[in-house]
Amino acid sequence: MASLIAPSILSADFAHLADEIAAVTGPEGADWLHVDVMDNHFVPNLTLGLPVVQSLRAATEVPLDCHLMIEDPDRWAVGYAEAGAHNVTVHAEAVRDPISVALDIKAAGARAGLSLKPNTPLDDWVEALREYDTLLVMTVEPGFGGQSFMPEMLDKVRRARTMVDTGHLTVVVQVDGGINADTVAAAAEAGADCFVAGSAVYGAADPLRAVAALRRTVLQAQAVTDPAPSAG
Ligand SMILES: O=C(CO)[C@H](O)[C@H](O)COP(=O)(O)O
Repeated sequence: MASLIAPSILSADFAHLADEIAAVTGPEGADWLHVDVMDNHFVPNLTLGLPVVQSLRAATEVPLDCHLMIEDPDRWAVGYAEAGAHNVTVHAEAVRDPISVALDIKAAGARAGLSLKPNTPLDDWVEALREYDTLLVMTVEPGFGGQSFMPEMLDKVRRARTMVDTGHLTVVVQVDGGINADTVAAAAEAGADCFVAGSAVYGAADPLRAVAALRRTVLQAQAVTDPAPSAG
């Protein structure tokens, strides 16, 4: 299992994004930078798009993890890969041709991710997930930061972990929504590999220390549930 920490810039100060990214960059800093793209159609919120991602790509070496909460990902996903995103995640509830989109994202040089909203069953997407590199299990209803973690999503994480451990899937299991010092251990114990945290990082006095503290908690939880050495 990996123990990747991905701060979400959704909770950062958009007027000073380069500084906010620098604030979570360093040896114990962000493994991925989570970028929430919202179009005010798929979710009731509007954030940023491709031009901002292109600027972020030039501003940091931290791999960009673009989470597309948009109505037409089939049209836009490849553009984010071409803009230099490390991981491009589309929503199962919005994508029309999940296999082609995954293949196109990967052909453009990025990892392909598929996200499931809380009410979307994992079983319906296992076949499609064979073409994906990342499974994003939403632990809140997508659209806003600062919401409470939904512990009822942990069963979906456990089942995804079992599918990975038994070779049915080869994905990084990512969780997003309400991840903080109180909830991250449960997500790690359930089998998550990558942990998105917005308000818990950018709401902290020292975002870099908050990232390091989350990783320590993850490694401790993984050491209990998976005695085999964790891959950072
Ligand atoms: O996808 C998202 C919202 O749709 C955000 O990435 C997520 O909510 C992170 O923020 P927080 O850690 O504050 O919940």
